[in-house]
Amino acid sequence: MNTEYNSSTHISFIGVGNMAGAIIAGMCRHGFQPEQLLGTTRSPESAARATEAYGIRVINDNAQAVQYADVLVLAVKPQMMQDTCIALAAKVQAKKPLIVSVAAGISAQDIAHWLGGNLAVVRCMPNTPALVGAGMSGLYANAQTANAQKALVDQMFAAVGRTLWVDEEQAMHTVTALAGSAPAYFFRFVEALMKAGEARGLSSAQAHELATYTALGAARMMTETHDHPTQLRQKVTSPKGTTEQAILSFEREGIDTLVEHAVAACIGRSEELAAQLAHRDV
Ligand SMILES: NC(=O)C1=CN([C@@H]2O[C@H](COP(=O)(O)OP(=O)(O)OC[C@H]3O[C@@H](n4cnc5c(N)ncnc54)[C@H](OP(=O)(O)O)[C@@H]3O)[C@@H](O)[C@H]2O)C=CC1
Ligand SMILES: O=C(O)[C@@H]1CCC=N1
Repeated sequence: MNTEYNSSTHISFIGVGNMAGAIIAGMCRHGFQPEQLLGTTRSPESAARATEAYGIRVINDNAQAVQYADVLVLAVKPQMMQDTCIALAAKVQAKKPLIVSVAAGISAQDIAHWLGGNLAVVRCMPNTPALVGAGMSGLYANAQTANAQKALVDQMFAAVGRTLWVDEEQAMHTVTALAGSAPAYFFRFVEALMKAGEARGLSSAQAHELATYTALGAARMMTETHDHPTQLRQKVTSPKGTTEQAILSFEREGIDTLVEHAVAACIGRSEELAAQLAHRDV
């Protein structure tokens, strides 16, 4: 394949749900042409819904999507990956597109094997903030992937946020816990903060505005200043002031342990999926 990205590089998405939808919407807002993207879902109804939502052509014919693809993005649930890949192996071997999988847990080796073997496979763990161009994607490429192919995938995901490559595939479990799944942790924290505000008489709209824009401001300070989160926290926390009491409360309740356990549980599930779905003879 031509590894030089240009506006005629064809990118097919097998599965256009929450994650692929966020990536597609972000890509279209950041320089990719809807005409160079094609998606698939399982039914004409969901294909029509996805077309309406994301403004690209979505069909329910995976084989046609492979034929179209220079880059084939696999974005179905991990449990669907084996059957979906096996059904496409012959077409993929005929076309040899660059494979990109966003599925949690599943190894590059298994994906290549299910698709007939000897393929360049990049695993990507993106997150849904890609929808607003603020995604954070961790990436790993197998040995068959050329540097130019890595550059192409980097360009795709850099269009929807930041990218970070890891050399060891094992690290993708931790990437999932710190990027792929992590937006949900912050959303959950904001839900709790809103609930506490509402319990004290704020309207839901007031609590939402206060909590979400504070989260945005804090995130921007962490990414746009050179200060470490610890320094930023210290600047808010006046000695004997109000913040100090809140932080002391978090410490007493064991915030580090709480987060450590959540990250361990996330990694555990990613490893479990990898083991459950690993390479079965086909
Ligand atoms: N959601 C997230 O935040 C993240 C998800 N991921 C990974 O992304 C992948 C998708 O997750 P998510 O988007 O949340 O899942 P969704 O359930 O939202 O989307 C799954 C999509 O796959 C389609 N699909 C299912 N089976 C097939 C098939 N055989 N052929 C074509 N399309 C099919 C579905 O179509 P239909 O609507 O017709 O059923 C749907 O469009 C997973 O592997 C997950 O691990 C990675 C990082 C973050
Ligand atoms: O929860 C999940 O399994 C997917 C993978 C990372 C984020 N969502």
